[in-house]
Amino acid sequence: MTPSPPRYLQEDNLSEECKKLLPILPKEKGWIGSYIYNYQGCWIPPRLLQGMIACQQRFQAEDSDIILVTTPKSGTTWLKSLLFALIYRVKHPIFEPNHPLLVKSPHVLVPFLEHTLYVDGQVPDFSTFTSPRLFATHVPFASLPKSVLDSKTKLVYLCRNPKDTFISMWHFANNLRLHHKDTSSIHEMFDLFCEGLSIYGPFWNHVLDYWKQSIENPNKVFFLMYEEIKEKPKIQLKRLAEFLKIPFSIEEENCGVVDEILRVCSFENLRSLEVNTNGKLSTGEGNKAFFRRGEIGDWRNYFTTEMNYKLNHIIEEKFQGSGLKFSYV
Ligand SMILES: Nc1ncnc2c1ncn2[C@@H]1O[C@H](COP(=O)(O)OS(=O)(=O)O)[C@@H](OP(=O)(O)O)[C@H]1O
Repeated sequence: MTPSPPRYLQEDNLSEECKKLLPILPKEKGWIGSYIYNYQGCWIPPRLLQGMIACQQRFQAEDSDIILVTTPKSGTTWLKSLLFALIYRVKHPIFEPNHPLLVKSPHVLVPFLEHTLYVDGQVPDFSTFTSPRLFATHVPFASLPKSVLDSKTKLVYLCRNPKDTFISMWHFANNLRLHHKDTSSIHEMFDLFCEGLSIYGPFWNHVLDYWKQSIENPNKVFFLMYEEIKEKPKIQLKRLAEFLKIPFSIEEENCGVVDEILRVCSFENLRSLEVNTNGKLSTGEGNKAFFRRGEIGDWRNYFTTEMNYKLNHIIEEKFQGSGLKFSYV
């Protein structure tokens, strides 16, 4: 049976406000069938646009909130798990045999604002959230709700080298594609990615805006790279804890709390859990779709010399002078 695309990519039953807005926005064909629209400089499918606007209008950030921001496929699921384990380690000690991460998807434990909480006109029930509240979003900096900027809410931004991000997105899209997987589709999708046409793209604008904010406002925005966490997980987790003002104590370090958080959140462990093997999200995706290879450099298995040349050129052009350097590209 042909699987349906996840709910957030379907275009039916949009709000009247969204239906009125769409015809005046620039529109392009998306990777997975539905159209993407350009709103505030960002390419986004209609249902997520509706969620993003609702979130802009209604979300009231609190000073203690922590929001994880990512471009899709840059390791969101991993950092959701690490943040959850880190922030709630008193309420949920990591050595607990029934730790929430062992029985629930990281996407359930750390919901996306626009994908989940504000999707389809929903009114989120925040009474069930523990303080500090932990959310995630893919929304670009320029489109964040005003209350996030006006409050002391902290933003943790994760990015991944664009080549691996693209390959991960391409696999994810192929899993969701309704019709066919033809061999040329990687080239079609690559050209779209290079033109900035990917969900929440252009990729470079998304990354650069948060990068600049992390330099201008280092107490508010913490910028992390997937590759850095892979290379030095312990150091990066401790830096993150310090940024959030919940550093590990010497006792915790001696008891192996840092190592255990990293073990529980490791690709191998999370992927093998029943919930992430056979469970499904309410949006329709199987949880296993979020755990593919979890490695650096998989792009080398797919990129042609031409693709590599083209993306290197774009990276050089877009990021020059910013001080941001990608590794393994
Ligand atoms: N624990 C852990 N460690 C390392 N890597 C991990 C982990 N969990 C998920 N992944 C890899 O992250 C990729 C999925 O990206 P996201 O989680 O950002 O997807 S999403 O934006 O939330 O849809 C996807 O990357 P690829 O394997 O390269 O496709 C996942 O395999």
